[in-house]
Amino acid sequence: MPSLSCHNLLELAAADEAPLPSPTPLRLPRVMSVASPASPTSPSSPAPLRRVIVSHRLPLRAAPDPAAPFGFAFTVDSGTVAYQLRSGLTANAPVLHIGTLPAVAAEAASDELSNYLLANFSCLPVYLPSDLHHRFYHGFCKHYLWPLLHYLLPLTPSSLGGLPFQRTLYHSFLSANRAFADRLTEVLTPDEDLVWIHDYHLLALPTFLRKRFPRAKVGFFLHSPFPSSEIFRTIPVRDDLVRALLNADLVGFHTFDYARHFLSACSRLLGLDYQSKRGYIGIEYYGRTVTVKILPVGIDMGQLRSVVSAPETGDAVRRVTEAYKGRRLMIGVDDVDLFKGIGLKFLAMEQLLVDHPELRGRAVLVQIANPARSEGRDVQGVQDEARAISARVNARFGTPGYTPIVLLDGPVTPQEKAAYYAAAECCVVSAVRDGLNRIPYIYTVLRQESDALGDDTPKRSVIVLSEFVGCSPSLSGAIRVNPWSVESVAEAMNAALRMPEAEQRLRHEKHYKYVSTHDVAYWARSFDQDLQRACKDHFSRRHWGIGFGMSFKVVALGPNFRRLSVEHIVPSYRRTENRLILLDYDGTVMPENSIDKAPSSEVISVLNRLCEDPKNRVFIVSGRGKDELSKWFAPCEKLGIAAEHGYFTRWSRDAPWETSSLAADFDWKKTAEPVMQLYTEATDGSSIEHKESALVWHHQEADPDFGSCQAKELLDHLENVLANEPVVVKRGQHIVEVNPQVRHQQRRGGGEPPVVHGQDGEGAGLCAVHRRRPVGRGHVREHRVPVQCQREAPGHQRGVRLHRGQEAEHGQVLPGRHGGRD
Ligand SMILES: O=P(O)(O)OC[C@H]1O[C@H](O[C@H]2O[C@H](CO)[C@@H](O)[C@H](O)[C@H]2O)[C@H](O)[C@@H](O)[C@@H]1O
Repeated sequence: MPSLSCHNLLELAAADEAPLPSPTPLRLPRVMSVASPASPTSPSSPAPLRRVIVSHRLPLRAAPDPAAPFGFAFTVDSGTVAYQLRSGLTANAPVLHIGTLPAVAAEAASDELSNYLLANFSCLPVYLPSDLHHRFYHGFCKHYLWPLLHYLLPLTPSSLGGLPFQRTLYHSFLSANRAFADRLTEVLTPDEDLVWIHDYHLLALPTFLRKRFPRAKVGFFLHSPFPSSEIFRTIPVRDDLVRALLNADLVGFHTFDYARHFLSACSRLLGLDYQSKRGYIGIEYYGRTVTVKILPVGIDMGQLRSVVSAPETGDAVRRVTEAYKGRRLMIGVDDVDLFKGIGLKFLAMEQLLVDHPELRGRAVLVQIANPARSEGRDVQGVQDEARAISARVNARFGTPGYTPIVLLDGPVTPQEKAAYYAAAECCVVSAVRDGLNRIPYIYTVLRQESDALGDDTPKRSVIVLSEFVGCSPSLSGAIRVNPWSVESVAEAMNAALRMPEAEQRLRHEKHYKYVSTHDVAYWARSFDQDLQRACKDHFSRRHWGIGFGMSFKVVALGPNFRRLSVEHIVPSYRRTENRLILLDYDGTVMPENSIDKAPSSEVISVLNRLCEDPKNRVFIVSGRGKDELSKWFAPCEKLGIAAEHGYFTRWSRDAPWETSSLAADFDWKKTAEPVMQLYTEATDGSSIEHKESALVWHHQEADPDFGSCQAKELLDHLENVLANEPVVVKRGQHIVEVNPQVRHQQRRGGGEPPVVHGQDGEGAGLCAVHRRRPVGRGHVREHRVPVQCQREAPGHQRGVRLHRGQEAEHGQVLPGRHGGRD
C-alpha cells in the first residue's frame, strides 16, 4: 500500500473519479469482472487471464453517508499501489481485488455489500471479526512482524515498538490469512487467474492457497524490507514464513539486498540453493522453481500529472513560494512511525544551524507528518519526540518571523502538500529503515512538472537520502547519508543548499529520467510478465501435496512421472525372468542424514535375500570408493558393486574389479588438487575427498552462503585450468567434482556392462528392475520398471541417467540431493 503522503496527494486526482467502469454482471462464485471497457477480446485470441490482486486493504475509501447505500459513499483509492498497478496490466484483462474494507466501514459487512462492491468496483471484501482483525493487524502485523522486518528486535517485553512473539497473535495472523484464502477459494479459477498477493500482512497466504489449488499461479510482492537472515531467523516461526513464500511461483522484492537476505534465509533455514539462469534467479523447491524478482515499485505518473496540472495546485505553489521567499526551503514528508527517523532529522537540522550560522534565519525545514497508520506507545512516542525537538530547536534558533522547523502534523490538503514539494529546493528522507519510500520519486516529478514557479526554477532538485531505504539504489544522484549520523545528515543538507545549480540540474535530470520511465505501470507489467513466465509449465506437470499445516508444500514432477503402486510393481516383478536391480546407496539405501554411513544388518539381509533369487542381478551404485564399499558389503557374496560412479565395477564379491578404461592418465589431478587445496584453506569447514578416479571438494560443513559462493568460484577456476584435460568439472549439492570424461565400452567377454554410472554423479534415488533383451548384434534394449524411490530432501529434480541419453520410462524420480558420493 502506498504511503499516506502519496495517498493524500492523490486525493486531488481521485476527487472526481467515478467508480470503475463497466463491471460485468455479478456471477458468484468464479467471478470474472471487467476492468476497463477498452479493447474487447477478439474472438480468435484467448480470453486474457484474470488478475486477482490481494492486499490487506481494498483500494477503496469510505465516507460515512446516511444517504448512500450501506451508509457509506465508496470511492476508489487511487493512491494505493493495488489500484495503481492496474495501469500496467493488459488493457482488457479482468481484474478482481480482494482485501478488507476501509476500517471506518468494517461494520458494514454483508453479502449484499460484497455484491455491491464487486459489481461497482471489482472489489470483493474479506470480512474479519473486529477482534481478530485487531489482533492480526495491530497485534501481530504492526507490533511484531513489521518492526522485525525493519530490524527492530523485541529485546525486552517492554521494548518500545516491538512486542515479543506471541503464539496466540500468530494464530490470529494465520486465521486472518486463512480467511483471505477462503474468500479466494470462492472465486478462484486456477487455470484462468493470476493471483498477485501484496505485502507482509499476507505472508502466510501462499501456503493456504497452494494447499487448495496446487497449480494456482501465485505471485507475491513484499513491499517491506526483508531483513538480514540474522534478524529473520529470530522469528520462532521462521520456517513457516519462508516456506509460505516458497509456495508462491514468483516472489518480488524492491532491492537486491532484500532478495539476497531472502535467499540467504532459504539457504540457512532449509538448505536451499539458488541458481541464476539467463538473468532470472530461481530456487528449486520440491521440483518447482520459485523465481525471485527484484524491481522497485514506481509512482503513478498519470495521477501525479493530473495533480500538478490542477489549478488549485498552481495557486498553492505560488502561495507557498511567496510565504518562503528568501528562505532556503527543504521538505520532509513521512508517516508517523518508529522508522522514519523524524527526530534524527530534526537533530540534523539543529546541527546544520549550529555548524553554519550563515544559514540561521534562512534555512527552513518543512516537515509534513502523515496521520499515523497504527496505534500504541510507539506512535505516540514518535509524535511527542518530534514536537519536543522541533520546539526546542525553534526556541533556540527561531526569531520573530522565522521558524527553522515547521512541523505540520495536522491535516494538510493535497494541494498544499504538492506545493511544498514543488517549492522546496531539497527533499530530506532520513528514515532509518523503509521498504522503498516513494517520497523522493514524487518530489522529483513535482519539481519537474510543476510550472507554477516559472519555466526554469523547478527543473532542478536535490535529495538527501538515507542509505537504508529501498529507493536509495535507484537514485544515484541523491546525496546518500547514514541517518544515524546527525553530523553527516547536517553536512548533506548544507551540501545540498550549496550545490551549484548546474549540478542540481544534472542530478535532477538523472532522477527524473529514471522515475518517469520506471513508473508503477512499468513495475506491474514486468511483474505480471514474469509471473506468467514462472507459471508456464504448471499444466504440464503433476503436483502432489505433502506436509501438514504451515509445512505444506507441493511436489511437482514431469508429465511421465508415475506414482509407484504396489499393485503394479509386484506382478511386474513376478513376471520378469531376468532382472537388473540398481540400488543407489547414499540417500536411498541409507538415509541421507544418518551419522553412521555403513549399511545396517537389516540392509545386508535384504540385499542378500534379493541376491538369492537367480532371476536377479543386484548392484549397489555409488560414488564412494571401492575399498569402503567392499568392506561394507563383504557379507553379500552375490552383490555387484559399481564404485566411483561406475569407474570400478565388480559383479560379485569374489569377482575381480573391472576398471573403466576411460582414463589411465590422472595427471590432471596435479593441477586440480592445489586449486582445491587453496579453496579448502580459505573456506572453513570444507574438505577434499580423494577418489581413485576423481577429486571432490565438499562444502556441506562450511557457512552455506560462503561455501556456495566459493563453490561457484572454484567451478569457474577449475574449468579454466582444466580446459584442455579429458575431465568434467561439475557442481552438485554441496560439492564440486572433477571426473574423467565418460566413454562407454564393450565389456570384456562380450556382454554389455551393467549400465550403472550416472555420468553426472548425481544422487539418483532410483532403484530399477531392468529386463534386458538382445535386439541385435551387440545391442540390448532395456525395459525399466523402477521399484522404489524415496527422497525427502528438496533439491534438483532431474531425470536419472541409467544409460546414455535415456531416461527411466516409468521412473518415479523424486528430487534428490546431489552428493559427491552417489
Ligand atoms: O501500515 P500498513 O497498513 O501495515 O502498511 C505498511 C506500509 O505499506 C506501504 O508502504 C510499503 O509499500 C510502499 C510501496 O511499495 C513502500 O514505499 C514502503 O516502504 C513500504 O513500507 C505504505 O505506503 C505505508 O504507509 C505503510 O506503512
